[in-house]
Amino acid sequence: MTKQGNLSIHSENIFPIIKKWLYSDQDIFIRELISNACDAILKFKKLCSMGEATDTLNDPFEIRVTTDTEKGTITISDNGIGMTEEEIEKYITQIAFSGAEDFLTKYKDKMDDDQIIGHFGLGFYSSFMVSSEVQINTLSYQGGEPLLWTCDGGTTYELAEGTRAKRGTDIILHVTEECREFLGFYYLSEIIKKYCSFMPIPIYVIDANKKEETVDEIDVEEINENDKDEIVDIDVNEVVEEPKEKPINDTTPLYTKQPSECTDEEYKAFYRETFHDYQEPLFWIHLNMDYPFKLKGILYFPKLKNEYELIEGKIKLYNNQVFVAENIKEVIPEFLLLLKGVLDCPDLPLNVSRSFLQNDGFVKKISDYITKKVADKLISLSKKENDNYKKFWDDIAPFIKYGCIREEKFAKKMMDYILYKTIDDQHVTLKEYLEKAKDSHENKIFYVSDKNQQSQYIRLFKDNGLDAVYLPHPIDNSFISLVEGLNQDIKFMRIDSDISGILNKEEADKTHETTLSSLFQKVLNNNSLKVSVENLKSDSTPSMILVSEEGRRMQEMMKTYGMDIGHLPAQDLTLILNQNHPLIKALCNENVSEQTKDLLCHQLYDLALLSNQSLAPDAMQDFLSRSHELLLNLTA
Ligand SMILES: Nc1ncnc2c1ncn2[C@@H]1O[C@H](COP(=O)(O)OP(=O)(O)OP(=O)(O)O)[C@@H](O)[C@H]1O
Repeated sequence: MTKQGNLSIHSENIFPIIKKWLYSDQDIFIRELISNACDAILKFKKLCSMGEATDTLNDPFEIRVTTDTEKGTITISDNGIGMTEEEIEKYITQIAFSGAEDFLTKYKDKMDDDQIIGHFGLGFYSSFMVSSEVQINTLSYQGGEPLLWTCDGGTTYELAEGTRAKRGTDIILHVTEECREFLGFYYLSEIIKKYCSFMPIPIYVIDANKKEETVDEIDVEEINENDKDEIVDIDVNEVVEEPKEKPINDTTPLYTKQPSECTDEEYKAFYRETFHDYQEPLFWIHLNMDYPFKLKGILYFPKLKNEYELIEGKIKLYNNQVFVAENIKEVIPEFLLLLKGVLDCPDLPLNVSRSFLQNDGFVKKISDYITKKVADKLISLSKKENDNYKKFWDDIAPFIKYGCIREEKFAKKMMDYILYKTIDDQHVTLKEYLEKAKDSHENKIFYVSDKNQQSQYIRLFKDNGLDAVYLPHPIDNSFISLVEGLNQDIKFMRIDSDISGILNKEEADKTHETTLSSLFQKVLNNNSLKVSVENLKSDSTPSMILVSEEGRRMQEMMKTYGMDIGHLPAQDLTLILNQNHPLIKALCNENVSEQTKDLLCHQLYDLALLSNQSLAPDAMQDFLSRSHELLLNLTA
């Protein structure tokens, strides 16, 4: 039997167009063909379970992908439902392009890969992206003649008698010269792993050119003298037993199971195998939802290797165990892209286009659901495993804060569970911090942004029994603004800002304040310099600088807009002088010479500035010369 026919294609040049459109995503032909093979098997199993078909073969259901570099072919074989002549006619020659026609009219002028892939599931015909000829060798479960359909990518095909003796289908791709790399066993295996790792039917990849090793091929030279006697009895033609074949995929990935059936060890192993990350994840969330949409998956919170590491997650999206894409921010809330995980949503189309997803209300619901689940898990951890939650906190804080900044709903849910690490290394909530600080600085949260730079202030806080929290991450600036926005009553103040009012000190004797103020203003030639005389508890600090919170924030904001105003203007700084310190006492002593007072003023001001920030280049030069001069005086 040989029959020729025309494909029902109204646009003659469909194949060149397919090739052009899908150029960037050429390897999806493998996903399409293996998915079809998988569907064919699942359909047959379904028919059997409904009593509409009988499995007379009793062979294990499987998909075999064979690459043959010598023949230049890739064959995808399944023992699924197979196709009858009518089905080939209906599903392959007619149906395939019914969608293409509409599509061509609509998108003729917009050759944008992204849209095209999304709107038009190319399925079987994507095989022509890499093949000069495609054959379907099939035998339907309903019996009849085996069939061989052949098409060279033109608009005609040939139908002849096939060679299959058992139910199922082989799709034979005659790979073009330009696409020969797909014939490479390892290359092909990698693509199959990418798309089909979790497909529900075992997939075997076979290298048709790999010679089976027989004993007579073993190099006798290599055999140890002592072993020679032992091989006498061996039948030289006996095939050396191959280790048992292993499918390339995991047909029941962990996320398809019920959370109650999975152990911690299994979750960790699944993480290692899927992401090749040998650092244990901190914890995970197993998503399992049936209504109003189906969604399964596991999201892992990875451990950051160090504070400065670029956080980059990986969320793989699947549709019924078939890989669709990675890191699709329309489905997964952007901040969760910092996590690692797999999500399987059968209700999403296999060929997802970004433009489609952006406008889809259903996708928004998925994204909201995931966000809610993540918040629920964190809250439950905080309530039920508070010690662990505190232990994880430093690692997960950037995710959470980023999430709060990106999604207000998430922020509102999480606000009471955000932890702050104090200078005493305790983790407290905002509520706990404010409660403790109620008497000394109500509704004010003091924070450290740079542990080293602000060490002098930290010591001062500790000496005064005050508490501050660490907020050193670049994300913390935006996070602080967010928390202040959500809680209008509270204010974050950096530890070197307006703190003089909160220090636990006896009222200072202000009699010298005017004298000292005028002295510094005159010596430093700066009339707007603010000077405050305090009675600091610690007498090891003679002077320090306080920076206005508003002024500093303004400066930082301008910096982010590329307008660096350099050092803060004098009106934003306050020089604090500790009246208990001998150096400050010396400044009020009439017996100390004017020259020494001059030197002291300059040096005390520069030292105070230096322990807060860097000096301007000229000021630094002056400071160094003065310091050297002082050292020289010691040797005089
Ligand atoms: N290996 C196979 N065994 C049995 N039938 C098959 C096989 N491959 C394809 N078919 C039939 O051909 C039809 C067309 O396949 P094609 O891949 O073009 O589209 P699809 O799978 O229906 O949708 P999609 O465009 O999303 O892939 C299938 O629906 C199926 O009926």
